[in-house]
Amino acid sequence: MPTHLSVNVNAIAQLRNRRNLPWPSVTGLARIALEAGAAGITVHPRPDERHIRRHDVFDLVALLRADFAKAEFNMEGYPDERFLALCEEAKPDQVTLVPDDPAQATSDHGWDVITHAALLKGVVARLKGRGFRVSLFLDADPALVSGAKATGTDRIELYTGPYGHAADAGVQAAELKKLVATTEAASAAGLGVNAGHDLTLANLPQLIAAAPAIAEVSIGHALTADALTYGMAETVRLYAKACGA
Ligand SMILES: CC(=O)[C@@H](O)[C@H](O)COP(=O)(O)O
Ligand SMILES: NCC(=O)COP(=O)(O)O
Repeated sequence: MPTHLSVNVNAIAQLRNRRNLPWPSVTGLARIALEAGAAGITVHPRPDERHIRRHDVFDLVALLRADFAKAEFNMEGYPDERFLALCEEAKPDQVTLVPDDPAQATSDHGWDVITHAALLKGVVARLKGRGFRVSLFLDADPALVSGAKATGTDRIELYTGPYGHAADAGVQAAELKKLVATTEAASAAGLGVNAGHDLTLANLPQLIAAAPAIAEVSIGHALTADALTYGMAETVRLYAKACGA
């Protein structure tokens, strides 16, 4: 099975939110991503709505359900009552539970599955009872897999930040080893494996080759940056033409 690409549209929403204007369009760019072959869309609606706003969640669900029946909607977040109620209303295909503090700039660690075992068991059961697949954001450490399995989760999402932003090749190779070992331990335990954070065109092929069992990667920051890079020349041509060139 090829690894599915879920496009995270947080960064597109963050750019839109600079002004009180409807562009760039989150649903418009999600449509382009899905038409280009993305298997799904990911959002991480944070409590301060710095990027994804409540209406984006419902606009994206409407788009997916109307025009992309096979594509999946993945919602990431900390499982407080606000987030859980939003999931229950939006009905995503997958919910990824992330241990983020509301003030956090971005996700930077996975769950302590032992300390938070009771919380996670309750939330996983609640979400699975609604028919959603559940995934737990986890650091790359095979020792964490049995605790994750005990929560009842369907999948884990490997936190790939330390691999993705490693500046040193030796450090990156060591991080890759941990990701592979955790993927293998999770697969052996019957858990599905997703991965995400700071994945790029440069570091993705090596990860997929080393851990082909990864079912899904969610990518936002680098993919959005690359979309600007690859789209800039054509856009400038269009604006130059509009200037009469
Ligand atoms: C859970 C995760 O890995 C994150 O990558 C997250 O979805 C990104 O959030 P921000 O876009 O707010 O940095
Ligand atoms: N779950 C990771 C994700 O959705 C996107 O992370 P990033 O590519 O924005 O770092």
